[in-house]
Amino acid sequence: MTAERVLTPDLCVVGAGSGGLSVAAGAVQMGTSVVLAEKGRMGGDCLNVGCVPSKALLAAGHAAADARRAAAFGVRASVSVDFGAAMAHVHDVIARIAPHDSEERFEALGCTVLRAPAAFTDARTLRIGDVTVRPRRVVLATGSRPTVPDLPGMAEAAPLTNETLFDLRARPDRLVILGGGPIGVEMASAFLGLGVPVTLATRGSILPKDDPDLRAVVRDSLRAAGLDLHEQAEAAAVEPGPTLVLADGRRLTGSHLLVAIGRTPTVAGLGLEAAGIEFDPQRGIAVDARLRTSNRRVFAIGDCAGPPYFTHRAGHDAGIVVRNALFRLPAKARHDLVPWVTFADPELAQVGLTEAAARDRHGDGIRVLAESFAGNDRAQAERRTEGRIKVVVDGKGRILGCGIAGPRAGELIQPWVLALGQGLKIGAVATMIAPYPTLGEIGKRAAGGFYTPRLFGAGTRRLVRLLARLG
Ligand SMILES: Cc1cc2nc3c(=O)[nH]c(=O)nc-3n(C[C@H](O)[C@H](O)[C@H](O)COP(=O)(O)OP(=O)(O)OC[C@H]3O[C@@H](n4cnc5c(N)ncnc54)[C@H](O)[C@@H]3O)c2cc1C
Ligand SMILES: NC(=O)c1ccc[n+]([C@@H]2O[C@H](COP(=O)([O-])OP(=O)(O)OC[C@H]3O[C@@H](n4cnc5c(N)ncnc54)[C@H](O)[C@@H]3O)[C@@H](O)[C@H]2O)c1
Repeated sequence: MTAERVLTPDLCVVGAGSGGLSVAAGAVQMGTSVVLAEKGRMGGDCLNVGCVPSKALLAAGHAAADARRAAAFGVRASVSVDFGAAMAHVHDVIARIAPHDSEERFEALGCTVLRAPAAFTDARTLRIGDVTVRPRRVVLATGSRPTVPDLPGMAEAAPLTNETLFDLRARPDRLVILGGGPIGVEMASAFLGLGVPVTLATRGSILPKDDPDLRAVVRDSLRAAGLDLHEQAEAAAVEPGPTLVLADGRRLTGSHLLVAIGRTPTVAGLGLEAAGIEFDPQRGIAVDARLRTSNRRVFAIGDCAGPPYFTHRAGHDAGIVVRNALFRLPAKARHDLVPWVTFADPELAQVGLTEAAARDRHGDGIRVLAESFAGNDRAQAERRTEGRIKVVVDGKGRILGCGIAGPRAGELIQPWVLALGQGLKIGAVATMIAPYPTLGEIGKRAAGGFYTPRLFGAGTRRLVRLLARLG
């Protein structure tokens, strides 16, 4: 009989996705002994069925859309899309990034990687495959799964989710998407770009978390690209076709159905009850601002601890846990500073409060500084003038939030993330020397708008005239 393998590391990380890998890499390189458990693919959702394949597919769709726009520059291109080749590109991109998240790399860094499901057997002990692990601290980073509604006919229809979408090899004749959040909108943009007819149905409006003026830019652009959009639509059933039946009787038929109505944190099978860890099956593992669970040895980060569901949030959480668990510093997560970007064509980016959220919290004393891409010379040169920026400030010029809908909004939001995080006032952006001609000038111009009423007002004119008289 072989002796049972028992490990007693400083840290056990459960889940080798965006959050778990960041904690494991940081901790092991700071001298901590780390056991890393992964029951599925190294890299988690982001690498295999999330950010990476979706952005690679969007790049293919946008390349085709750019080629179709080339005529405006006097460039004639005839566009034909090889769907199988576009999907091969997606998997090639995953393969190129995979070594960075691989078992080999983490073993080489010094982690012990166990490729098996982990579950608590009591408050201090985990069983991972045939290994018993008794660590000093545990970090749960088990991610989330797509939510599929329990509607008549849904299970029989076996719809696509993000876990199966990127396995498609043949071009769908028509893709019907249920859900108008980031996944639905991004995949509508990608498939439309690739020449696939798309129907999208969603409760309320698309991108409901975003500013209505900004989401309108994305809506107009998707409609112009041919999207058959049904907002204020509640799914009621699925019939063979597949046909999505809406509560008001509308019937939307396609060759494929993609369900993207949100995420459910992965908490099942972890033995959380045995470890005394509080959780809610829908909202995930309960944590405090320091990301501690109700078991003082255990932290939870990323999607398994509920929204917001972003890779950079999981990465931020990882840094907070390293400071708390390794250095015993009382660092707190700042989810209010987590930006988000929907990579449609054009992109929509937001950090901090939208106008509506700022009015709710600060009343009508706020100011909204808006600028259109049409007023930006670079946008004119590139013939991408759709979209706008909205910066929300308080009466003293303190930045409360910024949203941008337009080309490369995901890049343009970054100085605003820095400004908000550092508590900068609007004057810092207004006085920045922005290189000409760049799309980024739109931010400086919006910031300058804070001073326009006073700068060009009667008081300034009087002062300038007075000073002129003084010689
Ligand atoms: C289609 C799509 C596109 C996205 N695009 C973006 C984007 O552009 N930008 C962005 O910021 N975010 C994006 N996201 C969200 C992002 O993918 C997630 O927020 C991120 O992956 C969360 O990281 P995580 O570490 O919490 O979980 P995951 O990356 O999901 O990793 C969790 C890991 O834990 C493992 N695991 C679970 N239970 C156990 C167990 N009991 N034992 C061992 N292992 C276990 C799982 O197998 C998995 O590998 C996207 C998501 C989707 C679905
Ligand atoms: N670019 C990015 O950063 C990115 C990209 C994709 C996904 N993500 C993350 O993954 C999360 C999940 O994305 P998602 O798009 O699946 O979910 P979501 O929760 O963000 O949006 C789901 C949408 O579906 C609608 N909906 C829900 N139930 C419905 C029903 N029965 N009938 C009709 N409509 C219904 C909701 O009103 C909502 O608009 C996102 O919230 C985001 O955090 C991020």
